[in-house]
Amino acid sequence: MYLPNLKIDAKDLPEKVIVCGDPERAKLIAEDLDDSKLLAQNREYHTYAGFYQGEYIAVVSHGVGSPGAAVCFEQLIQGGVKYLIRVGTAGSYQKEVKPGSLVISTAAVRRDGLSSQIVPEGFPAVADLTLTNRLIELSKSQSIDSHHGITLTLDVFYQGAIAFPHEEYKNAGVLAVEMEIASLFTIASIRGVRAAAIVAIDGYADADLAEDYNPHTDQMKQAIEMEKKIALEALTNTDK
Ligand SMILES: O=P(O)(O)O[C@H]1O[C@H](CO)[C@@H](O)[C@H]1O
Ligand SMILES: O=c1cc[nH]c(=O)[nH]1
Repeated sequence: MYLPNLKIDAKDLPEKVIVCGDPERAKLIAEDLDDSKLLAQNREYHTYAGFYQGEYIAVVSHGVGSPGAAVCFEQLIQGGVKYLIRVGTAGSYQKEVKPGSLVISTAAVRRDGLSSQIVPEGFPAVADLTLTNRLIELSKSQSIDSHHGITLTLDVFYQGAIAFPHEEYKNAGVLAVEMEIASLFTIASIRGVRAAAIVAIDGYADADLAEDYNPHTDQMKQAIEMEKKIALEALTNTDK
């Protein structure tokens, strides 16, 4: 089966895939694979595949925002992918979730537009328990501050005429905000595959993003390095 937006043949895809927004991050993650190959590059979708501890794994970038990311997730699943881990970045809602730390999403608030067009209101966006527990265990064994809990998915990055809903989600104990996890979890649930997500915190979400957003610091490089290793480990030996 040919996957038209990814521009790859399903027969080249493994069952286990890491997804991330940034094509440069996909390239960076693929550097940890043995015999890594760029399979295709089309739009924001860059697909690499190679071996990690003997397991065939792909890394695919999905771009920014749920609609484009959903095309990627759906085509990967049509192509036979059974495990997806998003290795992303997010802004923190809680003081103790500090920049440079990691958050593993156990569930996501669906404030995206995509998921409400594919499932009814009230349908939960939840992570796969087994894969998520592996991420949590592996992150505990690393020398990095990590947290797990609910994240929020928005479609908005820069505030418009309507104020961001930061305060209400902060008060509700949401840990962090980003732009694709809810659609990933919703699609994975309705298609019957396993999905999980780990994000590196690039700052406080209620800072002025136009002034303060910088996901390219050394601290972020270290956090991304750590989340990529945790995700790759979590995808290996999944039968255990
Ligand atoms: O770093 P990635 O994985 O792209 O994730 C976050 O960063 C992007 C915004 O800059 C959005 O895609 C958001 O979800
Ligand atoms: O969507 C995002 C991603 C990173 N940081 C944020 O504040 N928001």
